[in-house]
Amino acid sequence: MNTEGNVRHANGEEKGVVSVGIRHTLEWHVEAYMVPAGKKGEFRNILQGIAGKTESGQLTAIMGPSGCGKTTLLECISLRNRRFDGAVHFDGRAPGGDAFTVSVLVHQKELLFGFMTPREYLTFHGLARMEHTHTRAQIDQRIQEVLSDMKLEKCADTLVGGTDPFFQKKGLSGGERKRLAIAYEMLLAPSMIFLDEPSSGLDSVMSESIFQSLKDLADGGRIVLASVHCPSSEACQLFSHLMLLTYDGRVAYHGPTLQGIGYFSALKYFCPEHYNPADFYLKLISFTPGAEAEGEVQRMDLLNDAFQKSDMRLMKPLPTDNKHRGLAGVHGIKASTFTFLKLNFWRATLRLRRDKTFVVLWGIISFIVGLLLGIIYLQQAPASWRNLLGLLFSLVVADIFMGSLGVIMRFPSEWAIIVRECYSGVNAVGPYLFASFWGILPMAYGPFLLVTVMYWMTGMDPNFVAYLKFAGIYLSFDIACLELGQFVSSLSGNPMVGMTILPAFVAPMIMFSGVLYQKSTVPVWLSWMHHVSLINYSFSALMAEQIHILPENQANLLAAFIDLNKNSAGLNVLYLWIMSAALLLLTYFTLTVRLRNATAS
Ligand SMILES: Nc1ncnc2c1ncn2[C@@H]1O[C@H](COP(=O)(O)OP(=O)(O)OP(=O)(O)O)[C@@H](O)[C@H]1O
Repeated sequence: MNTEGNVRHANGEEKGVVSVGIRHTLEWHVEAYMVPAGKKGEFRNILQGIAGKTESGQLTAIMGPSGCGKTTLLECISLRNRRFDGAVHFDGRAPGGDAFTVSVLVHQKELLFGFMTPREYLTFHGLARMEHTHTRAQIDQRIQEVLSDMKLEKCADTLVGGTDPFFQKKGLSGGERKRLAIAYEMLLAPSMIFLDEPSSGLDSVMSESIFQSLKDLADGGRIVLASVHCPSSEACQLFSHLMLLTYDGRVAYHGPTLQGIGYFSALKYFCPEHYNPADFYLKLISFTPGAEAEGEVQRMDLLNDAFQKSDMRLMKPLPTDNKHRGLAGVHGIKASTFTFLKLNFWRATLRLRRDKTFVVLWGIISFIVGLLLGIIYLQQAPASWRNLLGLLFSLVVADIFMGSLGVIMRFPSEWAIIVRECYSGVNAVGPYLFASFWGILPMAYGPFLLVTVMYWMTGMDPNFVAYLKFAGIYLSFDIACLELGQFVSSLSGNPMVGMTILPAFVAPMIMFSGVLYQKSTVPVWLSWMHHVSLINYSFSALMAEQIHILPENQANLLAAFIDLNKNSAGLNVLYLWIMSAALLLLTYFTLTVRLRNATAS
């Protein structure tokens, strides 16, 4: 295991240097953690006076039945969750913001982009975390070391695949996915590693190999704490220390793994011979199904009392200082905006390149819609004002749904990953948003195809410059639709919510397009809606460009009917761009607020 000492953090301060060889200590006392208890205004305490200590070189397992509070405790100790009463001390003092640069938390559920390979993942994280302090050659070398340490070399160039809703190709195995989730957190060789159920969903052989990797990390001089459910007896022996939580969130044991069986024997709880100690512990600290509640609570009381009186207990738990509550955020190292932009753009391009099905399907759908319009209005656009009106209106209505829906399906599914990246300091909202917009821009080839097919089939102005202008207006509108999609999806992390609320934005834009009603009859307090309708601006601009293909009397009639200024194309396009910029800013604002309120779990 490589434990290089030259990995510096963003501030370049000495304390940010990974100090392998120096022994660190981590001590915690979670006195209380309150959660809503169901009834309004009522709370229950799920972690009761949990004090513990660990140091470099120790691999500690936090064990307990489901729902006892393992994840919450791990989040509190790692300070990713700071809503508890108590204290956490690193090397004998309350940590500052640098706590987040020397520690990592690997979540139970790994969230990964299926279209990337482990090497690409590590490159993204490596460049974001280290580019400002290391050369590319050093970063590549570190990536190679991590791939080797986490036994990912043989699948380094295999696509992750799996659970990405848009990229469900078979890829890495469950164990390899877990290893990857640990690997990219290891790039900076953190001194403290917290892992929430790193073996969940894996068979015993896979779990053991993950635990062996954790032991290697601890042997390399790190503090490693992992919540585990019930490891095999072989895996159990890999942990140097255990913390057992009873089902009601109290400590039943905290000490060396080897002394656990002897400790409980002294309390007259004997582990049968040839029995997995983890199973024995888990039965002892769990609520036995069907058993009398009173008896179970008494056992938990007894276990907790015995522990509090034992030599195992820290003689003096940390006094509750709640200093962690003053920590501003959990953001880690920050690269430059340019690095973030470059990386996000690279990743967006990778997605496009790998997601060929989506790219091709998008082109086919756009072609079919263009063809349908072409067939319905075959060389008929100049024939009557009704045709031109119907054609252009159908065109913009079709695109507002196509453009925004395409984004809504995709954007929210990425958000959970982006939140975690922002919390680890390897991404930022602005560059992500900007790059994801430019990354999706090549998809404008779809609308371009649509408008080209429809334009030449329906008999619009055959002048090539007129065609280019028309296509340009349409693409400006399409970009505004993408921005609308991004804004709507930024309101929720769930694509279904996005799709449900989209009509609340699109329907008024259609209603207030200025085409389907007499403007003077609209109540004054609603008349502003006209000015935020993308349909209004795009339809007016497209119509102003093409109305001259109608016979003059019909053109005048139509212009009067829809209240059109024939010279307003340029102004309407300008409004479209202003609307796009406003939507982009709103999206940025919404995502920033949501990031601030999110937790990284
Ligand atoms: N924000 C919350 N609101 C209400 N209850 C909560 C909240 N957070 C945690 N809990 C409750 O606290 C308890 C502990 O949750 P936690 O996820 O920490 O348990 P766990 O031991 O990690 O469970 P598992 O092993 O099943 O993952 C659970 O009963 C859970 O329902």
